[in-house]
Amino acid sequence: MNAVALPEGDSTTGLYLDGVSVVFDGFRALNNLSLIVEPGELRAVIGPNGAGKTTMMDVITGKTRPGSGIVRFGGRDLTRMDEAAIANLGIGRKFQKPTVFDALTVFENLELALKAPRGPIACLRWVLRGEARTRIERTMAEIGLTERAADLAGLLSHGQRQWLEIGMLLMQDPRLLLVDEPVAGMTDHETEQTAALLVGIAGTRSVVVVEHDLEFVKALGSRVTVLHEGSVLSEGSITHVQNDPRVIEVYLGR
Ligand SMILES: Nc1ncnc2c1ncn2[C@@H]1O[C@H](COP(=O)(O)OP(=O)(O)OP(=O)(O)O)[C@@H](O)[C@H]1O
Repeated sequence: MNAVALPEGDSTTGLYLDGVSVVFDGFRALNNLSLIVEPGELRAVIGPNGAGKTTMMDVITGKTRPGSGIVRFGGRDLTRMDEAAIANLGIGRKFQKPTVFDALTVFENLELALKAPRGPIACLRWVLRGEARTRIERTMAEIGLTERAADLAGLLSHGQRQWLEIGMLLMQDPRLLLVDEPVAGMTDHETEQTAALLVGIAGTRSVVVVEHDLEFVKALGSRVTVLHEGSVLSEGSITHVQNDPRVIEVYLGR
């Protein structure tokens, strides 16, 4: 019955894309894209401008509907769900530009994220049981901002604001975190710390990071997927993809 050739892997766990295509006015932004990210896996996605990285994220979060193909998370068909339902499933996305509230403290930003949708009754229970504070404190430690708890977000460095936003997503207890160019504009030290943060976050959640900075991608030490013209050009360790002649030709050798 199913004519689509499935890649190796389990479509009932993790993130599962098979034969996904998106066409904008006759232009194929995604072209038969297949990708599997296991539960708890950290995956870096790289590729030249226009390769389809953002469109891939948009398809996963339900912002863009694919014209064809399978998109599943934990076995659920994401193409049948709207953006809110996909977010409720535990898929969080961090855009490049942080959207933290500058006039609130680090603690208050995290508290606000806890109260945001994702089951109001569940959130209320947290607060009533007094577990909210513990949860916020755990997240502040994870993102390295414990010392800044009472400081306004507006006083944080660019890198710290990015971590705070990641922390706000963690408050939602995501099962999959999509992170778009997290280290653009960061210092080298902040970049290293961000790699360590994302490595720490993965393990209990899947994390997909789109990034152009190859030093950062190396520091992640994860499997790397190279997109080109809307499909996977190469996949493997950073060493594998860096030595792939096709990757050198279309991306690295520019
Ligand atoms: N809404 C749209 N309408 C028409 N074309 C679009 C639309 N969104 C994306 N595209 C085109 O689809 C292609 C893929 O874009 P996409 O933003 O996914 O690439 P990308 O890999 O994220 O690139 P970058 O590294 O520059 O962010 C591009 O050529 C882009 O111009």
